[in-house]
Amino acid sequence: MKQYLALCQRIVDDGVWIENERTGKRCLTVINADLTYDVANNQFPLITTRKSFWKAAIAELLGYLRGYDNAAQFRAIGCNTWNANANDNQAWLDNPHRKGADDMGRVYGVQGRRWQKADGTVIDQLKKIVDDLTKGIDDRGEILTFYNPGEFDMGCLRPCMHTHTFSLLGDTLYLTSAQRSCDVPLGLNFNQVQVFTLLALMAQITGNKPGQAYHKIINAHIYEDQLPLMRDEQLTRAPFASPQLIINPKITSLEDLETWVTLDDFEVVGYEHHAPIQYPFSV
Ligand SMILES: Nc1nc(=O)c2c([nH]1)NC[C@@H]1CN(c3ccc(C(=O)N[C@@H](CCC(=O)O)C(=O)O)cc3)CN21
Ligand SMILES: O=c1ccn([C@H]2C[C@H](O)[C@@H](COP(=O)(O)O)O2)c(=O)[nH]1
Repeated sequence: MKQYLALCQRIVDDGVWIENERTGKRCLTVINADLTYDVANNQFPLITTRKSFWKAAIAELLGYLRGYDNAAQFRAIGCNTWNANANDNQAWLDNPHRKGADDMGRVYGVQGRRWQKADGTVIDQLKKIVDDLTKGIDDRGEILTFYNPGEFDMGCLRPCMHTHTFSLLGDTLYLTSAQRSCDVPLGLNFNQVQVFTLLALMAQITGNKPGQAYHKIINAHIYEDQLPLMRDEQLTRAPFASPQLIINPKITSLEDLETWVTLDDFEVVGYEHHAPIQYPFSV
């Protein structure tokens, strides 16, 4: 939690105002942030200086792992975060690749589970990684990447947290996640939860122990309409200790994640937090 607040303070103190053409807003921006989450000791990096809707963040991750491409699928598992990008962005509404209401196009999970090859066949990146890690193999290329420049025009948004690299040292699993662009008040709140949970889940289903998760962010920003709430409200609050994430131990395979897992299989214990803050969202 302290590293999150330190990043927010750094943006407030040292950030540079940058015009963003896509949203038409200015962002106070810094380059490069490295966050570490202690998954081995279950220090769940949930924001405590406001109420965090962690279940929606885990639902979003579950949707990516299942290869979802439609905001209605995300809503059905308890996540509303894709409604706006799928349905309210004029450039995407005008895009001939959009297949109708709620379609997100070829983003995130589509690339992770069904990366299209030139010969028409597909690559399931996630399954290859799970199979290797289950056998104790780390070929130094256990990489799940959603970043497919050849298909950016076929999706509603380029992936932000785009590449997850898994590493095995003995039977301890590590994760390094790379993010090109980060909405620190809204998105990072979710992304921290997702990096932690992805390592915890992958360790559990491959029979390994979780180690540390490393989260590398390139462009970290606060939108101009979020700044007063962050600077004058959230940053004045004292953080509480980290809660713990409890995952149903019956989840033991990728197929479990794909078929029966719901948000009821995740529980957070010891979550003390301040009052909610509603940050403006930029489409
Ligand atoms: N500008 C922007 N910021 C983002 O963080 C973001 C995007 N766009 N587009 C794609 C996804 C969607 N994400 C989102 C979208 C909405 C919330 C959000 O509204 N969060 C609220 C309430 C969540 C809830 O009630 O479930 C929050 O207070 O955290 C968070 C992340 C993250 N990404
Ligand atoms: O997981 C996510 C997804 C998105 N974001 C934020 C980062 C930016 O504010 C926008 C994306 O805009 P681009 O113009 O494509 O950079 O969404 C996030 O923080 N986390």
